Amino acid sequence: MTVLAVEGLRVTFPVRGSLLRRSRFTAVEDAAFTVGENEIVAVVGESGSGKTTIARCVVGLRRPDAGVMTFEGAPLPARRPPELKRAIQMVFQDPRSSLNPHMRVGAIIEEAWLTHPSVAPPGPRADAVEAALAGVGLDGEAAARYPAQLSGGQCQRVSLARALALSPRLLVCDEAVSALDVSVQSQVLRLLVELRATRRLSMLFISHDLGVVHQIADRVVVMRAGRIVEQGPADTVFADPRHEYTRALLDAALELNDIGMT
Ligand SMILES: Nc1ncnc2c1ncn2[C@@H]1O[C@H](COP(=O)(O)OP(=O)(O)OP(=O)(O)O)[C@@H](O)[C@H]1O
Repeated sequence: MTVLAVEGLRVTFPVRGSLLRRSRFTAVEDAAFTVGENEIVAVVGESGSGKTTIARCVVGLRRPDAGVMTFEGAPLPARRPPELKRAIQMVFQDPRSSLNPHMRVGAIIEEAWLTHPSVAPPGPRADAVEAALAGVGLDGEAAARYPAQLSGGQCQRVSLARALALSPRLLVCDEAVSALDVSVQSQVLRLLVELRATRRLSMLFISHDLGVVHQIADRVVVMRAGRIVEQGPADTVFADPRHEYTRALLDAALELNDIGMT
């Protein structure tokens, strides 16, 4: 089953400082791709290629200028009802700034259920928080901590626990492991793969890091300057890239790997 289908997506932004009052910059042009049930689709490309803009459209944080997005077969409305907001969750790059620094971890997770009571677990909240934390490999003691008292990797696990507490069907990860050390990155990637299997999650995984994408993606969408230049099964795109831009991205990733930068 297709969980997410994006067709003809176009996003523009006003050009700041332009003398032409209606001048707009096209960040995404005619993007089309799908994410299947239980599938991890990665969107890759250099900085500024439009990856985050697509992610923000999918979760409803930005309205596209044109295009159709459907979720489980139904068009995604511009104004999302709570049920759709719940079903499509996003995990951001910087776990520290995406968690409320004034709330303890337990309260951060409970807040998700206060916002969406339809998925609030029955029984004592403390037990449910502990189970949510255990699901991402965190000890129950983390519930009493503030985000600043946790490492970056632990904070990202809390972000994931909060998103998963809402039982989403599509998880959008925007550079979700980019801010983490390589060893912590691998742990979080393994966790995502496990969660996909145990929860039958679909994922849209935004990353500039092809090494990371290689570890996790079933399919890859390659973006350049707002347009999709190539897409296909990850193994095919990595082993036999069709587009020269994809080849250049892969070469650059290999070079970084050679000099130990990834
Ligand atoms: N709110 C905005 N106003 C104006 N321009 C924007 C806005 N958001 C993004 N852009 C521009 O749209 C283009 C695509 O940005 P986007 O953040 O989607 O790219 P990206 O591939 O995710 O890059 P990065 O990895 O650096 O975030 C960029 O040129 C960016 O400057």
